[in-house]
Amino acid sequence: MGGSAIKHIHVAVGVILGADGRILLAKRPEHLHMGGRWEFPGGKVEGNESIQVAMARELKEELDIEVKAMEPLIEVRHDYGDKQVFLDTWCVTEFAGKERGVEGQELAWVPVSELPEYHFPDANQPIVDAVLKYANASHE
Ligand SMILES: Nc1nc2c([nH]c(=O)n2[C@H]2C[C@H](O)[C@@H](COP(=O)(O)OP(=O)(O)OP(=O)(O)O)O2)c(=O)[nH]1
Ligand SMILES: [Mg+2]
Repeated sequence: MGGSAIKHIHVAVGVILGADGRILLAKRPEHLHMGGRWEFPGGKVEGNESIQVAMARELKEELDIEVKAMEPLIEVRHDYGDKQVFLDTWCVTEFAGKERGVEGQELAWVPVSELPEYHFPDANQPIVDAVLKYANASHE
């Protein structure tokens, strides 16, 4: 179990890259944990699902898109006090379908340079940093 005494909730987190280099964000419904904040779409890995299967399922459920290719970006463990999360974060580099907020959530395609202006859950700072670094690296 990774040597950790704490049981983290395993979450598939998708940094979805658009054709123009923008990133797809979704607003978390107010009544949920970290409600009202912007997030990278995704959700809890169920049972013994692989991360690939969980990501594909979550992005189909939340956005009605099909993941075609993804690559690992960063693993973030965060303790919210009442809940501990393991954000297993991947860049979704190819998908099919037209995204829509299936659960009524607001969506936004955001240029990477504007990500720091968005209010994310507390655990997300390392993800935002990694996306900035990833975007810079791929433009070299
Ligand atoms: N998807 C996502 N979850 C995040 C991010 N940052 C962050 O702290 N989280 C946390 C919030 C939640 O505690 C957890 C994800 O759970 P969730 O509520 O979205 O799970 P889910 O989509 O499977 O939904 P549910 O039906 O099980 O409630 O991870 C993020 O950027 N994206
Ligand atoms: Mg979710």
